[in-house]
Amino acid sequence: MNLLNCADISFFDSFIIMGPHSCKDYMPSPGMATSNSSNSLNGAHHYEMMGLPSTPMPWFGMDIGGTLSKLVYFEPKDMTDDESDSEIETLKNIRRYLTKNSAYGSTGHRDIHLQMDNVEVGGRTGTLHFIRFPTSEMGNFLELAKSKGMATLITTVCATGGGAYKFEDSFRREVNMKLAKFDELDSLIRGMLYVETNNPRECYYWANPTDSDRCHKVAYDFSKPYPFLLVNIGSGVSVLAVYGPHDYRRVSGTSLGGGTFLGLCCLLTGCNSFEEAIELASAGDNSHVDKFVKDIYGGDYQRFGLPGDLVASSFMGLYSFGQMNSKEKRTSVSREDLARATLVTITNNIGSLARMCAINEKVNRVVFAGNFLRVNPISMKLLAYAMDYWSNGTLKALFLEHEGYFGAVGCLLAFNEEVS
Ligand SMILES: Nc1ncnc2c1ncn2[C@@H]1O[C@H](COP(=O)(O)OP(=O)(O)O)[C@@H](O)[C@H]1O
Ligand SMILES: CC(C)(COP(=O)(O)O)[C@@H](O)C(=O)NCCC(=O)O
Repeated sequence: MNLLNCADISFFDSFIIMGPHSCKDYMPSPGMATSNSSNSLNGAHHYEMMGLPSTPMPWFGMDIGGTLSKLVYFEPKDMTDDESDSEIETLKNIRRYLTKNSAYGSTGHRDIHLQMDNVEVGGRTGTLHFIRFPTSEMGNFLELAKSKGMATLITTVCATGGGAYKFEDSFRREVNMKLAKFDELDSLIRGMLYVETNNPRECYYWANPTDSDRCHKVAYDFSKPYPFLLVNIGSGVSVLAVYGPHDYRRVSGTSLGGGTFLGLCCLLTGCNSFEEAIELASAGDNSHVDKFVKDIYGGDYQRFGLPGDLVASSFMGLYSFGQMNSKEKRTSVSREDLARATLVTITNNIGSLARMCAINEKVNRVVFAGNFLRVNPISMKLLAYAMDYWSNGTLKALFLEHEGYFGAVGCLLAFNEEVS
Protein backbone atom coordinates (compact mmCIF):
# COMPACT_ATOMS: atom_id res chain seq x y z
CA MET A 1 0.00 0.00 0.00
CA ASN A 2 1.35 3.34 -1.02
CA LEU A 3 -0.71 5.56 1.15
CA LEU A 4 0.91 4.49 4.34
CA ASN A 5 4.31 3.76 5.61
CA CYS A 6 5.11 2.66 9.13
CA ALA A 7 5.36 6.21 10.37
CA ASP A 8 1.92 6.91 9.00
CA ILE A 9 0.12 4.07 10.60
CA SER A 10 -0.57 6.20 13.62
CA PHE A 11 -2.49 8.62 11.42
CA PHE A 12 -4.82 6.02 10.16
CA ASP A 13 -4.97 4.17 13.44
CA SER A 14 -5.93 7.43 15.00
CA PHE A 15 -8.45 8.24 12.33
CA ILE A 16 -10.16 4.92 12.64
CA ILE A 17 -10.20 4.90 16.38
CA MET A 18 -11.18 8.45 16.90
CA GLY A 19 -14.14 9.27 14.73
CA PRO A 20 -16.86 11.27 16.49
CA HIS A 21 -18.37 9.23 19.34
CA SER A 22 -15.32 7.07 19.43
CA CYS A 23 -14.00 8.06 22.84
CA LYS A 24 -17.14 6.74 24.38
CA ASP A 25 -16.80 3.42 22.64
CA TYR A 26 -13.08 3.15 22.53
CA MET A 27 -11.58 -0.10 23.78
CA PRO A 28 -7.82 -0.12 23.44
CA SER A 29 -6.39 -3.17 21.78
CA PRO A 30 -3.17 -4.74 23.04
CA GLY A 31 -0.02 -2.83 22.25
CA MET A 32 -1.66 0.50 21.59
CA ALA A 33 -0.39 3.72 23.05
CA THR A 34 -2.92 4.39 25.77
CA SER A 35 -0.73 5.53 28.60
CA ASN A 36 -3.22 8.00 30.01
CA SER A 37 -6.42 6.34 28.99
CA SER A 38 -7.01 4.32 32.11
CA ASN A 39 -7.32 7.30 34.37
CA SER A 40 -8.74 9.80 31.88
CA LEU A 41 -12.26 10.94 31.40
CA ASN A 42 -13.68 9.87 28.10
CA GLY A 43 -14.48 12.67 25.61
CA ALA A 44 -18.27 12.66 25.76
CA HIS A 45 -18.46 12.45 29.51
CA HIS A 46 -15.86 15.14 29.88
CA TYR A 47 -17.59 17.66 27.63
CA GLU A 48 -20.90 17.05 29.33
CA MET A 49 -19.28 17.75 32.71
CA MET A 50 -17.82 20.97 31.34
CA GLY A 51 -21.21 22.02 29.98
CA LEU A 52 -19.77 21.82 26.45
CA PRO A 53 -21.41 20.17 23.45
CA SER A 54 -21.41 16.43 23.87
CA THR A 55 -19.77 15.36 20.62
CA PRO A 56 -16.47 13.90 21.76
CA MET A 57 -13.25 14.81 20.04
CA PRO A 58 -11.75 14.41 17.62
CA TRP A 59 -14.08 15.83 15.01
CA PHE A 60 -13.68 14.63 11.45
CA GLY A 61 -15.79 15.12 8.35
CA MET A 62 -15.11 12.81 5.44
CA ASP A 63 -16.17 13.16 1.82
CA ILE A 64 -15.44 9.96 -0.07
CA GLY A 65 -15.63 10.99 -3.71
CA GLY A 66 -15.22 9.14 -6.99
CA THR A 67 -11.56 10.18 -7.15
CA LEU A 68 -10.45 11.79 -3.91
CA SER A 69 -11.33 11.32 -0.27
CA LYS A 70 -11.39 14.59 1.60
CA LEU A 71 -10.92 14.66 5.34
CA VAL A 72 -11.54 17.75 7.42
CA TYR A 73 -10.18 17.72 10.95
CA PHE A 74 -11.24 20.23 13.60
CA GLU A 75 -8.53 21.00 16.16
CA PRO A 76 -9.97 22.70 19.24
CA LYS A 77 -7.97 25.69 20.47
CA ASP A 78 -10.19 26.74 23.35
CA MET A 79 -9.29 23.93 25.71
CA THR A 80 -9.13 24.82 29.36
CA ASP A 81 -6.16 23.60 31.44
CA ASP A 82 -8.45 21.13 33.09
CA GLU A 83 -9.60 19.81 29.76
CA SER A 84 -6.04 19.59 28.45
CA ASP A 85 -4.86 17.73 31.53
CA SER A 86 -7.58 15.15 31.33
CA GLU A 87 -7.37 14.61 27.59
CA ILE A 88 -6.39 11.07 26.80
CA GLU A 89 -2.96 10.48 25.32
CA THR A 90 -4.32 9.07 22.07
CA LEU A 91 -6.11 12.32 21.34
CA LYS A 92 -2.96 14.29 21.93
CA ASN A 93 -1.09 11.95 19.61
CA ILE A 94 -3.65 12.40 16.88
CA ARG A 95 -3.52 16.14 17.08
CA ARG A 96 0.24 16.17 17.07
CA TYR A 97 0.46 13.73 14.20
CA LEU A 98 -2.10 15.49 12.01
CA THR A 99 -0.94 19.01 12.65
CA LYS A 100 2.82 18.46 12.58
CA ASN A 101 2.81 16.64 9.24
CA SER A 102 1.72 17.78 5.82
CA ALA A 103 2.18 14.47 4.03
CA TYR A 104 0.85 11.11 5.13
CA GLY A 105 2.61 8.40 3.16
CA SER A 106 3.08 9.03 -0.53
CA THR A 107 -0.50 9.96 -1.40
CA GLY A 108 -2.03 11.65 1.64
CA HIS A 109 -1.66 15.44 1.76
CA ARG A 110 -2.65 18.22 4.09
CA ASP A 111 -3.39 21.46 2.26
CA ILE A 112 -1.75 23.78 4.75
CA HIS A 113 -2.51 26.89 2.71
CA LEU A 114 -6.22 26.21 3.20
CA GLN A 115 -6.09 25.85 6.99
CA MET A 116 -8.72 27.97 8.75
CA ASP A 117 -7.86 29.33 12.20
CA ASN A 118 -10.19 30.71 14.84
CA VAL A 119 -13.37 29.26 13.47
CA GLU A 120 -16.34 28.09 15.46
CA VAL A 121 -17.69 24.60 15.00
CA GLY A 122 -20.27 23.01 17.30
CA GLY A 123 -19.77 25.70 19.95
CA ARG A 124 -16.00 25.27 20.04
CA THR A 125 -13.27 27.50 18.64
CA GLY A 126 -10.37 26.02 16.77
CA THR A 127 -8.63 25.27 13.50
CA LEU A 128 -9.88 23.37 10.49
CA HIS A 129 -7.31 21.23 8.71
CA PHE A 130 -7.81 19.96 5.19
CA ILE A 131 -6.47 16.56 4.13
CA ARG A 132 -6.98 14.50 0.98
CA PHE A 133 -5.99 11.10 -0.37
CA PRO A 134 -7.07 9.04 -3.38
CA THR A 135 -10.26 7.05 -2.85
CA SER A 136 -8.54 4.17 -4.65
CA GLU A 137 -6.50 3.74 -1.45
CA MET A 138 -9.61 3.10 0.64
CA GLY A 139 -9.46 -0.69 0.31
CA ASN A 140 -5.89 -0.72 1.52
CA PHE A 141 -6.80 1.67 4.27
CA LEU A 142 -9.48 -0.70 5.53
CA GLU A 143 -7.19 -3.68 5.08
CA LEU A 144 -4.59 -2.02 7.22
CA ALA A 145 -7.19 -1.07 9.78
CA LYS A 146 -8.26 -4.69 10.01
CA SER A 147 -4.73 -5.94 10.30
CA LYS A 148 -4.28 -3.58 13.23
CA GLY A 149 -7.17 -5.15 15.12
CA MET A 150 -9.58 -2.30 14.63
CA ALA A 151 -12.43 -4.70 14.06
CA THR A 152 -12.88 -4.86 17.80
CA LEU A 153 -13.64 -1.14 18.03
CA ILE A 154 -17.07 0.42 17.87
CA THR A 155 -17.05 3.91 16.50
CA THR A 156 -18.87 6.28 14.18
CA VAL A 157 -17.50 8.67 11.59
CA CYS A 158 -19.58 11.18 9.67
CA ALA A 159 -19.23 10.76 5.96
CA THR A 160 -20.63 12.00 2.69
CA GLY A 161 -20.01 11.38 -1.01
CA GLY A 162 -20.79 8.23 -2.94
CA GLY A 163 -18.14 6.37 -0.98
CA ALA A 164 -20.11 6.79 2.23
CA TYR A 165 -22.61 4.39 0.66
CA LYS A 166 -20.23 2.28 -1.39
CA PHE A 167 -17.85 1.62 1.46
CA GLU A 168 -20.39 1.49 4.26
CA ASP A 169 -20.48 -2.31 4.46
CA SER A 170 -16.71 -2.54 4.15
CA PHE A 171 -16.27 -0.10 7.00
CA ARG A 172 -18.62 -2.10 9.16
CA ARG A 173 -17.21 -5.46 8.13
CA GLU A 174 -13.53 -4.60 8.20
CA VAL A 175 -13.31 -2.19 11.11
CA ASN A 176 -16.71 -2.41 12.79
CA MET A 177 -17.14 1.27 12.16
CA LYS A 178 -20.47 2.91 11.52
CA LEU A 179 -20.75 5.74 9.03
CA ALA A 180 -23.14 8.57 9.86
CA LYS A 181 -24.09 9.40 6.28
CA PHE A 182 -25.04 12.80 4.93
CA ASP A 183 -26.12 13.67 1.42
CA GLU A 184 -23.25 15.05 -0.65
CA LEU A 185 -25.12 17.94 -2.25
CA ASP A 186 -26.69 19.08 1.06
CA SER A 187 -23.21 18.88 2.57
CA LEU A 188 -21.64 20.72 -0.35
CA ILE A 189 -23.95 23.72 0.06
CA ARG A 190 -23.78 23.74 3.83
CA GLY A 191 -19.98 23.57 3.80
CA MET A 192 -19.65 26.17 1.09
CA LEU A 193 -21.86 28.70 2.89
CA TYR A 194 -20.01 28.11 6.16
CA VAL A 195 -16.53 28.46 4.70
CA GLU A 196 -17.52 31.48 2.66
CA THR A 197 -18.94 33.19 5.75
CA ASN A 198 -15.80 32.44 7.76
CA ASN A 199 -13.24 33.43 5.18
CA PRO A 200 -13.49 36.95 3.76
CA ARG A 201 -11.27 36.00 0.83
CA GLU A 202 -13.00 32.72 0.00
CA CYS A 203 -14.95 33.86 -3.02
CA TYR A 204 -13.23 35.57 -5.94
CA TYR A 205 -13.38 36.17 -9.65
CA TRP A 206 -10.75 36.55 -12.34
CA ALA A 207 -10.38 40.05 -13.73
CA ASN A 208 -9.14 40.31 -17.35
CA PRO A 209 -9.10 36.52 -17.76
CA THR A 210 -7.70 36.54 -21.31
CA ASP A 211 -4.88 38.98 -20.71
CA SER A 212 -2.00 37.16 -19.06
CA ASP A 213 -0.34 40.41 -17.94
CA ARG A 214 -3.42 42.00 -16.40
CA CYS A 215 -5.25 38.88 -15.25
CA HIS A 216 -5.61 38.65 -11.47
CA LYS A 217 -7.86 37.34 -8.72
CA VAL A 218 -10.27 39.77 -7.09
CA ALA A 219 -12.12 39.06 -3.82
CA TYR A 220 -15.89 38.98 -4.31
CA ASP A 221 -18.44 39.96 -1.69
CA PHE A 222 -20.77 36.98 -1.58
CA SER A 223 -22.64 38.07 1.55
CA LYS A 224 -25.93 38.17 -0.36
CA PRO A 225 -25.57 34.92 -2.24
CA TYR A 226 -29.04 33.99 -3.50
CA PRO A 227 -29.87 32.93 -6.08
CA PHE A 228 -26.79 31.36 -7.60
CA LEU A 229 -25.76 28.39 -9.67
CA LEU A 230 -23.27 26.00 -8.11
CA VAL A 231 -21.30 23.90 -10.56
CA ASN A 232 -19.39 21.19 -8.77
CA ILE A 233 -16.66 19.74 -10.99
CA GLY A 234 -15.49 16.54 -9.35
CA SER A 235 -15.12 13.22 -11.13
CA GLY A 236 -18.42 14.11 -12.82
CA VAL A 237 -20.29 17.40 -12.74
CA SER A 238 -23.40 18.40 -10.79
CA VAL A 239 -25.19 21.68 -11.42
CA LEU A 240 -27.32 23.05 -8.60
CA ALA A 241 -29.61 26.07 -8.62
CA VAL A 242 -29.44 27.44 -5.08
CA TYR A 243 -32.21 29.73 -3.81
CA GLY A 244 -31.60 29.56 -0.07
CA PRO A 245 -29.51 27.62 2.47
CA HIS A 246 -31.95 24.69 2.33
CA ASP A 247 -33.61 25.46 -0.95
CA TYR A 248 -31.91 24.10 -4.03
CA ARG A 249 -32.42 21.80 -7.00
CA ARG A 250 -29.97 19.68 -8.94
CA VAL A 251 -30.82 21.06 -12.36
CA SER A 252 -28.28 19.25 -14.49
CA GLY A 253 -25.06 17.33 -14.64
CA THR A 254 -22.63 15.72 -17.03
CA SER A 255 -20.39 12.71 -16.92
CA LEU A 256 -17.74 14.73 -18.77
CA GLY A 257 -15.95 16.09 -15.73
CA GLY A 258 -12.63 16.10 -13.91
CA GLY A 259 -12.41 12.32 -14.10
CA THR A 260 -12.85 12.47 -17.88
CA PHE A 261 -10.09 15.05 -18.22
CA LEU A 262 -7.70 12.98 -16.16
CA GLY A 263 -8.60 9.69 -17.84
CA LEU A 264 -8.34 11.03 -21.38
CA CYS A 265 -5.19 12.96 -20.63
CA CYS A 266 -3.48 9.88 -19.20
CA LEU A 267 -4.53 7.88 -22.27
CA LEU A 268 -3.39 10.50 -24.75
CA THR A 269 -0.16 11.63 -23.12
CA GLY A 270 0.91 8.79 -20.87
CA CYS A 271 0.93 11.09 -17.87
CA ASN A 272 0.28 9.60 -14.46
CA SER A 273 -1.20 12.27 -12.26
CA PHE A 274 -3.48 15.27 -12.26
CA GLU A 275 -0.58 17.55 -11.39
CA GLU A 276 1.41 16.23 -14.34
CA ALA A 277 -1.58 16.61 -16.65
CA ILE A 278 -2.00 20.25 -15.63
CA GLU A 279 1.71 20.90 -16.01
CA LEU A 280 1.65 19.47 -19.53
CA ALA A 281 -1.44 21.48 -20.41
CA SER A 282 0.20 24.67 -19.15
CA ALA A 283 2.99 24.20 -21.68
CA GLY A 284 0.71 23.17 -24.55
CA ASP A 285 -1.23 24.88 -27.31
CA ASN A 286 -4.64 23.55 -28.26
CA SER A 287 -4.56 25.37 -31.60
CA HIS A 288 -2.33 22.54 -32.84
CA VAL A 289 -5.11 20.09 -32.12
CA ASP A 290 -8.48 21.83 -32.39
CA LYS A 291 -10.26 23.23 -35.43
CA PHE A 292 -11.35 26.86 -35.15
CA VAL A 293 -14.20 28.77 -36.73
CA LYS A 294 -11.66 30.65 -38.85
CA ASP A 295 -10.26 27.34 -40.13
CA ILE A 296 -13.71 26.65 -41.53
CA TYR A 297 -14.97 30.14 -42.37
CA GLY A 298 -11.69 31.89 -43.05
CA GLY A 299 -12.72 34.38 -40.34
CA ASP A 300 -15.71 34.99 -38.07
CA TYR A 301 -19.11 33.40 -38.63
CA GLN A 302 -20.63 36.83 -38.32
CA ARG A 303 -24.30 36.10 -38.68
CA PHE A 304 -24.41 34.16 -35.41
CA GLY A 305 -21.63 35.99 -33.67
CA LEU A 306 -19.08 33.18 -33.69
CA PRO A 307 -15.58 34.68 -33.61
CA GLY A 308 -12.89 33.13 -35.77
CA ASP A 309 -10.81 32.13 -32.76
CA LEU A 310 -13.61 30.09 -31.22
CA VAL A 311 -12.96 26.34 -31.20
CA ALA A 312 -15.39 24.99 -33.78
CA SER A 313 -14.56 21.32 -33.29
CA SER A 314 -12.35 19.94 -30.57
CA PHE A 315 -9.52 17.66 -31.69
CA MET A 316 -10.63 17.92 -35.31
CA GLY A 317 -7.52 19.85 -36.26
CA LEU A 318 -5.60 16.63 -35.96
CA TYR A 319 -7.44 15.12 -38.86
CA SER A 320 -7.94 18.06 -41.20
CA PHE A 321 -5.89 18.50 -44.35
CA GLY A 322 -3.79 21.60 -44.27
CA GLN A 323 -0.16 21.70 -45.09
CA MET A 324 0.24 18.24 -43.71
CA ASN A 325 -1.85 15.17 -44.05
CA SER A 326 -3.55 13.93 -40.93
CA LYS A 327 -1.09 11.17 -40.11
CA GLU A 328 1.85 13.56 -40.11
CA LYS A 329 -0.08 16.03 -38.05
CA ARG A 330 -0.98 13.39 -35.52
CA THR A 331 2.61 12.40 -35.00
CA SER A 332 3.87 15.98 -34.85
CA VAL A 333 1.52 17.08 -32.12
CA SER A 334 3.06 17.19 -28.67
CA ARG A 335 1.88 15.67 -25.41
CA GLU A 336 1.56 19.20 -24.07
CA ASP A 337 -0.77 20.17 -26.92
CA LEU A 338 -2.91 17.09 -26.37
CA ALA A 339 -3.16 17.79 -22.65
CA ARG A 340 -4.12 21.40 -23.31
CA ALA A 341 -6.74 20.40 -25.88
CA THR A 342 -8.23 17.86 -23.49
CA LEU A 343 -8.42 20.45 -20.73
CA VAL A 344 -9.98 23.04 -23.02
CA THR A 345 -12.50 20.56 -24.43
CA ILE A 346 -13.74 19.43 -21.03
CA THR A 347 -13.77 22.95 -19.62
CA ASN A 348 -15.63 24.49 -22.54
CA ASN A 349 -18.25 21.79 -22.40
CA ILE A 350 -18.84 22.44 -18.69
CA GLY A 351 -18.92 26.18 -19.33
CA SER A 352 -21.53 25.72 -22.00
CA LEU A 353 -23.72 23.59 -19.74
CA ALA A 354 -23.34 26.06 -16.88
CA ARG A 355 -24.35 28.95 -19.11
CA MET A 356 -27.47 27.20 -20.36
CA CYS A 357 -28.47 26.29 -16.80
CA ALA A 358 -27.91 29.86 -15.60
CA ILE A 359 -30.14 31.21 -18.35
CA ASN A 360 -32.81 28.59 -17.62
CA GLU A 361 -32.77 29.37 -13.92
CA LYS A 362 -32.49 33.12 -14.48
CA VAL A 363 -29.48 33.51 -12.23
CA ASN A 364 -26.48 35.68 -13.01
CA ARG A 365 -23.83 34.29 -10.67
CA VAL A 366 -22.22 30.95 -11.35
CA VAL A 367 -20.01 29.53 -8.63
CA PHE A 368 -17.57 26.84 -9.68
CA ALA A 369 -16.26 24.34 -7.13
CA GLY A 370 -14.67 20.88 -7.05
CA ASN A 371 -11.10 19.66 -7.19
CA PHE A 372 -10.94 19.80 -11.00
CA LEU A 373 -10.15 23.48 -10.42
CA ARG A 374 -7.28 22.66 -8.03
CA VAL A 375 -4.01 24.14 -9.35
CA ASN A 376 -5.90 24.76 -12.55
CA PRO A 377 -6.02 28.46 -13.45
CA ILE A 378 -6.32 27.62 -17.14
CA SER A 379 -9.81 26.22 -16.65
CA MET A 380 -10.85 28.94 -14.24
CA LYS A 381 -9.83 31.68 -16.66
CA LEU A 382 -11.52 29.91 -19.55
CA LEU A 383 -14.74 29.59 -17.56
CA ALA A 384 -14.50 33.22 -16.45
CA TYR A 385 -14.07 34.36 -20.04
CA ALA A 386 -16.78 32.06 -21.42
CA MET A 387 -19.40 33.16 -18.87
CA ASP A 388 -18.66 36.81 -19.53
CA TYR A 389 -18.34 36.65 -23.32
CA TRP A 390 -21.39 34.54 -24.09
CA SER A 391 -23.64 36.48 -21.76
CA ASN A 392 -22.47 39.92 -22.92
CA GLY A 393 -21.22 40.55 -19.41
CA THR A 394 -24.38 39.57 -17.55
CA LEU A 395 -23.08 36.28 -16.07
CA LYS A 396 -20.30 36.27 -13.51
CA ALA A 397 -18.09 33.25 -12.87
CA LEU A 398 -17.05 32.95 -9.24
CA PHE A 399 -14.51 30.63 -7.65
CA LEU A 400 -13.74 29.39 -4.16
CA GLU A 401 -10.41 28.88 -2.41
CA HIS A 402 -11.40 25.62 -0.70
CA GLU A 403 -12.46 24.13 -4.05
CA GLY A 404 -13.15 20.48 -3.20
CA TYR A 405 -13.52 20.47 0.58
CA PHE A 406 -17.03 21.79 1.11
CA GLY A 407 -18.74 18.39 1.31
CA ALA A 408 -16.43 17.26 4.09
CA VAL A 409 -16.95 20.51 6.02
CA GLY A 410 -20.70 20.33 5.49
CA CYS A 411 -21.08 16.84 6.87
CA LEU A 412 -18.90 17.69 9.87
CA LEU A 413 -21.20 20.64 10.63
CA ALA A 414 -24.35 18.60 10.07
CA PHE A 415 -23.13 15.86 12.38
CA ASN A 416 -22.33 18.28 15.15
CA GLU A 417 -25.67 19.99 14.81
CA GLU A 418 -27.46 16.67 14.89
CA VAL A 419 -25.63 15.45 17.96
CA SER A 420 -25.74 18.64 20.01
N1 LIG B 1 -4.29 14.97 -6.69
C1 LIG B 1 -5.32 14.70 -7.50
N2 LIG B 1 -5.54 13.42 -7.89
C2 LIG B 1 -6.55 13.11 -8.71
N3 LIG B 1 -7.41 14.02 -9.22
C3 LIG B 1 -7.24 15.31 -8.87
C4 LIG B 1 -6.19 15.69 -7.99
N4 LIG B 1 -6.29 17.03 -7.80
C5 LIG B 1 -7.31 17.47 -8.54
N5 LIG B 1 -7.90 16.44 -9.20
C6 LIG B 1 -9.07 16.59 -10.07
O1 LIG B 1 -10.19 16.64 -9.23
C7 LIG B 1 -11.15 15.67 -9.66
C8 LIG B 1 -11.85 15.13 -8.43
O2 LIG B 1 -12.48 16.22 -7.79
P1 LIG B 1 -13.28 16.04 -6.45
O3 LIG B 1 -14.02 17.33 -6.24
O4 LIG B 1 -12.40 15.59 -5.37
O5 LIG B 1 -14.31 14.94 -6.88
P2 LIG B 1 -14.70 13.50 -6.29
O6 LIG B 1 -15.53 13.85 -5.09
O7 LIG B 1 -15.50 12.90 -7.39
O8 LIG B 1 -13.48 12.75 -5.96
C9 LIG B 1 -10.38 14.64 -10.43
O9 LIG B 1 -11.20 13.99 -11.36
C10 LIG B 1 -9.31 15.48 -11.08
O10 LIG B 1 -9.79 16.08 -12.27
C1 LIG C 1 -22.70 11.05 -9.37
C2 LIG C 1 -22.01 12.31 -8.88
C3 LIG C 1 -23.01 13.16 -8.11
C4 LIG C 1 -20.89 11.89 -7.91
O1 LIG C 1 -20.16 13.03 -7.46
P1 LIG C 1 -18.54 13.14 -7.66
O2 LIG C 1 -17.91 12.02 -6.89
O3 LIG C 1 -18.24 13.04 -9.13
O4 LIG C 1 -18.17 14.49 -7.10
C5 LIG C 1 -21.39 13.11 -10.06
O5 LIG C 1 -20.38 12.39 -10.62
C6 LIG C 1 -22.37 13.54 -11.12
O6 LIG C 1 -23.22 14.35 -10.90
N1 LIG C 1 -22.22 13.01 -12.36
C7 LIG C 1 -22.93 13.44 -13.53
C8 LIG C 1 -24.07 12.53 -13.85
C9 LIG C 1 -24.96 13.18 -14.92
O7 LIG C 1 -25.74 14.06 -14.59
O8 LIG C 1 -24.80 12.83 -16.09
